[in-house]
Amino acid sequence: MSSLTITGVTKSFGTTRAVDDVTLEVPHGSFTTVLGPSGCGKTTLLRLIAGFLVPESGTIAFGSTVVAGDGVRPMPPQTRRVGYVPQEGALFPHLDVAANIAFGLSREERGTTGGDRVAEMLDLVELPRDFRDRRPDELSGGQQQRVALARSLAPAPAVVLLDEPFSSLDAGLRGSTARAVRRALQATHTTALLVTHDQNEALSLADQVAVMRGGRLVQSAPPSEVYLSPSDPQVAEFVGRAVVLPGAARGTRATCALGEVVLTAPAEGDVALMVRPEQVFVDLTHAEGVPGTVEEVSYYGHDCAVQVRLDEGTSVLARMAGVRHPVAGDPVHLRVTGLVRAYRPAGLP
Ligand SMILES: Nc1ncnc2c1ncn2[C@@H]1O[C@H](COP(=O)(O)OP(=O)(O)OP(=O)(O)O)[C@@H](O)[C@H]1O
Repeated sequence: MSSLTITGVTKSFGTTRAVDDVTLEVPHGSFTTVLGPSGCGKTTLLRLIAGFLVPESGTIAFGSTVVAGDGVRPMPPQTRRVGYVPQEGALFPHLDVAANIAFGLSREERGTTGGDRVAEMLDLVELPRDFRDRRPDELSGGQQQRVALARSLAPAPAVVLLDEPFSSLDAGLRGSTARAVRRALQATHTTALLVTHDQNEALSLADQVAVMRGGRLVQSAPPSEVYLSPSDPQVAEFVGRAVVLPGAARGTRATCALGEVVLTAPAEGDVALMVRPEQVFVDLTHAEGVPGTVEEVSYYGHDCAVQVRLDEGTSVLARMAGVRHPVAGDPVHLRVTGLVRAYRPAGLP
């Protein structure tokens, strides 16, 4: 196992810069999710790390070993000690689970410790040991992905790369499979990078979230920082619902359609303010805050989304517990709780 260091890596296809000057550090034994919309370069980045593609500039290093770039001949994929878990269909359909898991082991390992290693890997991914004799088509989609992870971990790789490994699973299976995969990676202290365009998956699984847009890495930080202090309003809207309002800042306070708010950092003059919907407190009983009328309520059980038209005209989304909620037409008052991030508005220096 080792850390993964990507420095200034660029890769183009014709005139498309699929990966554009990306620098990212994945510490030893940690889990990073790469989040971004379709076509932003996530898979290309994984393929560069795996060695299926060669960067035109920049370097990729596993620990202190440079595997691509820096004028060195790129290390071929088979010698990089990378585990790769694709979306689906990774398993050999004609081999049983044991043979699939043992596939990456050397002949000696398979002969001596292969059986133990298969049992160990099944335990690790929380599958019963008697699954070893089953064929992939006798497993559910989630079980197949756990076997695919077991196979990638069996040879103790330096780095494991997962390319949208849960995207073919339904919502329930997706969460439980993802958590099992995270436990297995943590238990083995494996350095891992998982690509996804699912915000919840990216935030809930990782130690670090790397957000990509148009080939560039626009932010890499712990999940709470990416959510609460996104690097720009576009990232804010990509990693969750966001209310972005124009405001006027003076030091650590700013005024906007939601009244006076407290900022995460001092700012001056015109700003764009980013408020998360759960920071907007909907007061049903007291006339404290900014007045408005409920336009629409989407009820999700655990919580609900309340769209409010302020009397001054702005429409704002609030999120509140689903226990006692207003209905369309109700008068309410809104207040902002917690700190608010301010940005220079687009177009201003
Ligand atoms: N082999 C290729 N030849 C030409 N263009 C490519 C090739 N592979 C990727 N691209 C282009 O590079 C860009 C990034 O593609 P990539 O597959 O890395 O995006 P992605 O973020 O993984 O997308 P998705 O989430 O849809 O899988 C896209 O514009 C894509 O069309």
